[in-house]
Amino acid sequence: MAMVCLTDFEEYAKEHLSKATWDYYAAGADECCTRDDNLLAYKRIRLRPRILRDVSVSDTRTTVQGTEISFPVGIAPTAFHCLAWHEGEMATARATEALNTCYITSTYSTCSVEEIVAAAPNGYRWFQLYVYRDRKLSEHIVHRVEALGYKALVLTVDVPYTGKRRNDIRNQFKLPPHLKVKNFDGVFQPEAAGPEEYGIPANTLDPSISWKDVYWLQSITRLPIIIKGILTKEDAELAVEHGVQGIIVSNHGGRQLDGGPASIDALSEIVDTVQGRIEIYLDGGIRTGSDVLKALALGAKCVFIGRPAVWGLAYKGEEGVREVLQILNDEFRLSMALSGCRNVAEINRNLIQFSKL
Ligand SMILES: Cc1cc2nc3c(=O)[nH]c(=O)nc-3n(C[C@H](O)[C@H](O)[C@H](O)COP(=O)(O)O)c2cc1C
Ligand SMILES: CCCCCCC(=O)C(=O)O
Repeated sequence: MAMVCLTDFEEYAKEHLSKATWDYYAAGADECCTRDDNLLAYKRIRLRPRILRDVSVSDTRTTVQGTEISFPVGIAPTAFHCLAWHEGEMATARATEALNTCYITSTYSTCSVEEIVAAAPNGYRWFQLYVYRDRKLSEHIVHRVEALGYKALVLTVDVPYTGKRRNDIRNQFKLPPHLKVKNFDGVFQPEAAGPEEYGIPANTLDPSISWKDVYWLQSITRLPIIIKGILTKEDAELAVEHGVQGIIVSNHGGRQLDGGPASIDALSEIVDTVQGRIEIYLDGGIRTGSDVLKALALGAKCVFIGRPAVWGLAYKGEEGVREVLQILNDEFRLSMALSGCRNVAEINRNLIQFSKL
């Protein structure tokens, strides 16, 4: 079967994954309004293409946190890759290494960070951190990933509690016993066991985290800190004031607060407030190369894909994720050329038709 676009991978994954796994990956919170709007919002944005600009040569390279990547699309942190493919996150890491882009490993990976680094030793990686009530657990993983050569910490701030995902409740979704959150295997003591969420002891993440914990994190690491889950200019300003190095504009793929904005709709106010002081990235609803172009035109330095990477894994493991990334790269290059841009530096707000927003 020829895979032509990312939705081909979605259809394949839906057909071949178990219902409970598919539902978990697809889930949005409550009525899924924000999840669905993440995609619809791109379709409301129209481009203003420029012509006769000699696009015979085009260059999709960019940099994130000072490191060059081959094109401005990386992999967002998503949990439990071994549900989609037996090699799980190791396959994802190899694919991103091959395509020379950034892979954000989830706290909830089903391969350990050591296994991931061994699988793709030359890959460019950031680590996504959830803050535990037991700060020693978080501190331990931060030191582990720093020693392993991860290049940044992505602090996810939109999960004080897990969003209400209706099908996961109906399916009583949980990680099957043969799979583990490997980074913490054996770390949760039996006495900590009680109510579970997704087969993981519940109430382990700390809902009391606040801005002062950014200072705490800075005190235990020298890695750049990127805050994931900001949707307003007020919080973007606070992030800059707290000295972080980047922001990922994100609503967690619509899995947390239902009724919040599509991430692309939240981008402009954040870009206007930050005024280039730190890098701004975005995830949520990126499915085509022209979505990438629109996000960059509105000020994102790089975007990240969540579900499409998992669909690629479900299709053919490492090869499937490579195909997903390659298709997005090809589509992005074409959209750039068709709108008169030869390189990412030429992408700017003039490409967006604001009267239609
Ligand atoms: C199945 C699944 C698991 C996720 N797990 C995590 C996670 O462990 N940590 C995190 O910060 N975000 C997690 N996210 C959110 C993603 O990082 C990202 O924000 C979202 O998937 C982007 O939207 P997209 O799927 O439309 O590309 C998860 C998303 C999905 C779909
Ligand atoms: C016990 C909390 C599990 C969260 C799992 C990963 C995640 O962020 C998701 O959206 O799913």
